[in-house]
Amino acid sequence: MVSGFGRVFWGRGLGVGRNFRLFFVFLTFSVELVPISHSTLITFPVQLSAKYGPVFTVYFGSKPIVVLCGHEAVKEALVDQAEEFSGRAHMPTVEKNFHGFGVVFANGERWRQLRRFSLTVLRNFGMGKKSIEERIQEEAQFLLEAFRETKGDSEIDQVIGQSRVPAIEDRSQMPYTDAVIHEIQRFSDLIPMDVPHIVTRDTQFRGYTIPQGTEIYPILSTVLRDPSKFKTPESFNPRNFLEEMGQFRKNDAFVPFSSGKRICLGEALARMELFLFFTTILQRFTLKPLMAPEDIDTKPLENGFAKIPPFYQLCVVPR
Ligand code: HEM
Repeated sequence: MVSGFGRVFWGRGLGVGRNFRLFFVFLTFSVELVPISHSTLITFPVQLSAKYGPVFTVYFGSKPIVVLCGHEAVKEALVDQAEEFSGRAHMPTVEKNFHGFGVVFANGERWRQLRRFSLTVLRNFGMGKKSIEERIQEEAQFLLEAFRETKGDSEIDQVIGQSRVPAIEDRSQMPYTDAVIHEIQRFSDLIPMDVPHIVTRDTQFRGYTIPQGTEIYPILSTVLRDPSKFKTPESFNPRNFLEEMGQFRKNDAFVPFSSGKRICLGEALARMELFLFFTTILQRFTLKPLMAPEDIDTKPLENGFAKIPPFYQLCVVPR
């Protein structure tokens, strides 16, 4: 995958025929060789996008990959042409274990059935005797036992207090906490290049024909940092999700779970867990860094398929 980014062809602005297939012939004359390492894997498409625009093609060996950058291009593909862009790319590194089974790597009718089945199971699980919310609340309480006792941040104190465990319906009354959690997910940008897709049929996109089976990389990172959608895309700022008067503001460029037909199947569960764990911990503890917050290095340890956050040391002070 890394060496795959080596040969780069493209040019929206090159003025060649607007047919994807023609590019390969013509563009062998305009090859760029770009050395990259795993630490520059994500900055690489960002740099190319600055030069060639939001949609371009790179070659992984001899395989063309269409890269989509920024909110508009990703939304046009994954949402407006959801069916066409809903295929999953063949990934040799995981194929050995999955053999095309499982929702994430399946395609066609098998994927449709597995996805429907998994969603039903998750929903039924939520409606069971002991709901998902109760299970997460219980887990969060176990987590607390690892630390132990007392108070938290003002919104948590006002809405939840100290006498009961946080519940998911508290979220709508806690816009600041909700904004902080959204900003953590936006800023940490866990899966920067999404899980690769393919187009399920010959597809017309922005005037180009993308042949069936072509791999598509929606660069979620560039959506989560799209300057046209966020006030301060490069810095951590919960105000990215708040109105002037402090109400929570939805943003359709918030895509850590991707979007369209392949959107993360566990989104609702993951968001519930994040809210309940986060509020349960802050209800009981104040988390203090061991150095000035501006000196904390947030650069990920690994920056490839997933961004692995660095290790932090912090003080967990009972409230
Ligand atoms: C913060 C946590 C999570 C993040 C950031 C995340 C993110 C993602 C992303 C980016 C994708 C790829 C979507 C695409 O192909 O465009 C995905 C797919 C998927 N996720 Fe998650 N995920 C999270 C948690 C979970 C959990 C808890 C579950 C299980 C309950 C889950 C199950 C899945 C499945 C089954 C798919 C494949 C969907 C498909 O191909 O149709 N995820 N996730």
